[in-house]
Amino acid sequence: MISASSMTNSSISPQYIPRLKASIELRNVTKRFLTPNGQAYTALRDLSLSIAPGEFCAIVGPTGCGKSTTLGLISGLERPSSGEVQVMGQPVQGIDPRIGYVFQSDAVFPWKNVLRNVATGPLFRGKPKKEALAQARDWIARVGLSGFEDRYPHQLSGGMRKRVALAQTFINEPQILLMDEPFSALDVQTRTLMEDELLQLWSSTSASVVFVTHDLEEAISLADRVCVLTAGPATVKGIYTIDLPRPRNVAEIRFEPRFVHLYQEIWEDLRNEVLISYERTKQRNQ
Ligand SMILES: Nc1ncnc2c1ncn2[C@@H]1O[C@H](COP(=O)(O)OP(=O)(O)OP(=O)(O)O)[C@@H](O)[C@H]1O
Repeated sequence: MISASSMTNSSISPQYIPRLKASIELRNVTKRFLTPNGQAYTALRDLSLSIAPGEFCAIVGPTGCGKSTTLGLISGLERPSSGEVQVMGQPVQGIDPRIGYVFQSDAVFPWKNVLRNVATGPLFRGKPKKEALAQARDWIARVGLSGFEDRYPHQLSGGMRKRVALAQTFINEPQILLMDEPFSALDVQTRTLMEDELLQLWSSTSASVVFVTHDLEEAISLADRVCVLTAGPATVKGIYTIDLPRPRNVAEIRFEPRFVHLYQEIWEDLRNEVLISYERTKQRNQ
């Protein structure tokens, strides 16, 4: 059995994890899928991970290792084949309204303008229209889109659409935010701006964030802890505490000696898994 605490890297304070009550807990989770040819494919094996209330945890791992599957289990979109997934101390059973999502592709409604997109959650929950729209205007201002309330998604840049998606998610005050490579389709400059924006929005909430990314720099810049997954079937290879001070400036923190040190340390772990995954793919294609 591999548990998050037994895999914990030396930089974690030994008192840190036991004292915290988890808002997300995966215990010895295995997930198998049935492939089109009828065989079972094990995507996750014996994966244990515990995420504290208000914690920002980034998950990195080789391509196809099982990162999105892990989010799918927390969200309730998928069920574990064995093991247990708990959110706020309860087993996950279906979709949980306390959980918000931001994915790589824009989840905005193309037929709604910015104001209506952002107001979707409160209106859906039955909030009076006037209140919902006022709340939406407030969130639109917080993500720097005041003046664009009447625009439709196709009239916005990729970065602006991402801001709409963030406002649309944060307006629902999620207690857990699942993010699957949310900024990977953006250009480098916009991406950095959005990362800063996300940290600012998150700092005013008490949400736990699980952020999946291929980009180790992004993971270290944003997170309190970085979890490295093994080449599939994924399990936890190592967990690293990112002891960089907050608030962080994402563009500048990458030049800090401590950042570079953490990057080297984590990359050692990640590189081996990336190589294993790469070798497997090469062999399959030969
Ligand atoms: N519904 C499914 N049926 C069969 N296999 C699946 C299913 N969903 C995922 N898989 C397989 O499980 C493995 C893990 O997929 P997953 O999408 O979780 O990986 P990932 O780490 O998020 O990938 P990437 O880094 O490319 O985004 C992959 O081999 C994938 O093909």
